[in-house]
Amino acid sequence: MTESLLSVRGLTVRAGDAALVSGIDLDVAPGGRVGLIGESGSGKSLTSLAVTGLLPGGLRASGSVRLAGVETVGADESTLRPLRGPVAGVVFQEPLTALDPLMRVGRQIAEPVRRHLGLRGSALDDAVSAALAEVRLDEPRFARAFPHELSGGQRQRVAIAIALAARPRLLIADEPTTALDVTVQFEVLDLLDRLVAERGMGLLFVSHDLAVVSRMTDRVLVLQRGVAVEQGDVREILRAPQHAYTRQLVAHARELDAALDGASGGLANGSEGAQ
Ligand SMILES: Nc1ncnc2c1ncn2[C@@H]1O[C@H](COP(=O)(O)OP(=O)(O)OP(=O)(O)O)[C@@H](O)[C@H]1O
Repeated sequence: MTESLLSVRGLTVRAGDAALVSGIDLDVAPGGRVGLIGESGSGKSLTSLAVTGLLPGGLRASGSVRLAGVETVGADESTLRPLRGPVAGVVFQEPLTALDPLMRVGRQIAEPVRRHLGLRGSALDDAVSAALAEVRLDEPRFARAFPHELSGGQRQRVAIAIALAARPRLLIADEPTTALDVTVQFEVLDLLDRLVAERGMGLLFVSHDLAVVSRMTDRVLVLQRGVAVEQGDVREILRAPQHAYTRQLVAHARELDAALDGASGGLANGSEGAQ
């Protein structure tokens, strides 16, 4: 069996005595793609934040999370910092949270490239241009722009370029297209799909949208109120959901699919379903 890039065992997240996430087990192999799905408040974000030790203050993780073999539960910043970037890059729902409003885009991409890859001078400039071209922002004006001068989709492309700058082996994407309008969602999902495939990265993809998850991932874990009620091959789960909650999610996604385009059961092949 391929060694896990990410191995989560019995992950529990508590606020005081209340368990917000309970006993999660999941694995992402190198190059593997796993989706976390569930309705709002089901614990998807807390699960993904716990992986890189980014839980908000007041919340406590227990269990085990091994990222490239390193335990992150209970780890201190000096252990976690080297993992963020080269091992796991993170893209959040709202690109502005990842961007500095006062810094030009080119400099924001240059910073992690310099820090993690050690590039300087013209080699650094070339790497920034290449990073922007990779997310299809190759006009020179983009490097000089401030975040507020870009559209939401362009900002998310910049956030992706920053997350990928350190060449992570795992990309954690938490609702990366939810804040974007539908056409732009497609472009950004296509981009993520292509970059993850080209670089052979593992992907942990968080979404409340089953069609989007089925398009982006191979395996899925279904969360309800912080508990994994089902997990397995995404197409198998779409074809024959076992748990009542998953059946409900699949039924809702199919209704939406039908209402949007009246089309031919596109969920299983993802791209039609995501419309
Ligand atoms: N800092 C916190 N303190 C206390 N409870 C929290 C905190 N952050 C989140 N929660 C609670 O934990 C539960 C899981 O939250 P989480 O953000 O993981 O949900 P989610 O599935 O990602 O939802 P959404 O799709 O709306 O982002 C929710 O009930 C939420 O209210």
